Amino acid sequence: MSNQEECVSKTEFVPPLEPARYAFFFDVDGTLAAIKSRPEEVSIPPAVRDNLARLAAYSDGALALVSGRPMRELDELVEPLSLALAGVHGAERRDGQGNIDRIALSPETVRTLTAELEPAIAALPGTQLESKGMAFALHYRRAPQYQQAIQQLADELVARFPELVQQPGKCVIELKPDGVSKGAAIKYFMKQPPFSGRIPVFVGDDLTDEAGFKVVNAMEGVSVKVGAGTSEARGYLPDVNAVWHWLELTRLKLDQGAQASVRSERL
Ligand SMILES: O=P(O)(O)OC[C@H]1O[C@H](O[C@H]2O[C@H](CO)[C@@H](O)[C@H](O)[C@H]2O)[C@H](O)[C@@H](O)[C@@H]1O
Repeated sequence: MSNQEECVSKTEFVPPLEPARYAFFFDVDGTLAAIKSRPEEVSIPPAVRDNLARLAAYSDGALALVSGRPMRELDELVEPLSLALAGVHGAERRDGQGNIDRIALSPETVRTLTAELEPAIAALPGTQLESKGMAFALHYRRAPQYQQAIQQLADELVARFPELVQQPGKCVIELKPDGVSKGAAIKYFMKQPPFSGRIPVFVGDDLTDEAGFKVVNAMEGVSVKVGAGTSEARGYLPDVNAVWHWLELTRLKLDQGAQASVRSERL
């Protein structure tokens, strides 16, 4: 059975329509934003941002972005929204009250890695280094011929820096602090208001999201994989457009429900 067939045979995702009962977690790249050839080309359309804002309001703020991107970029992508965030795969977090915490690598480690990675990546034309402070993404989307060279570089570095582990993704290998995962980030949010006591929903598309799916499944939540590929997720949406459509439908139904309750209050 191909990966695509495995996905299609998964339970179809039914939009949860009672936001008072759910806590929503969304991955960004490949889920809320279409994949582009460079990280800096990505955007989330204004209509999608509006729908996220409405869903966040209907769920009393129990909506977080859980991404490999730094929080600074996540804020820019959903501007003017200010959502709960887990950035860099959970290495930095901003909770529902706006409290921020971050895992840092030692300045010496960051200096050494930067000094080694910059020339190594420059020697592989078309590859791209994304430095995130406590993590580094080694991109090869525009130079797939260097996938093995990038893999070798990552292998060497994690062997020398035991505080780092590899996080493979779509045409990228990331070096992130050990112990950091999207699953841990979702667990953290679910212990505190406004998330606690709700059923978690997590929508994601990539390998880094699998840790989140496991945690959500263990909590009897709703895990949704976007796109083809074997996954722990129990639900499936085919692509980013389907995620946008789901958000639009959910928002429309919520708006209709809100209008109906205003009308019945007036009677
Ligand atoms: O957890 P996510 O929100 O999915 O973030 C994962 C990584 O996404 C970005 O890289 C990926 O998207 C790029 C833009 O479409 C694409 O060019 C690249 O090939 C993908 O790997 C981002 O640049 C990383 O920092 C995130 O960790």
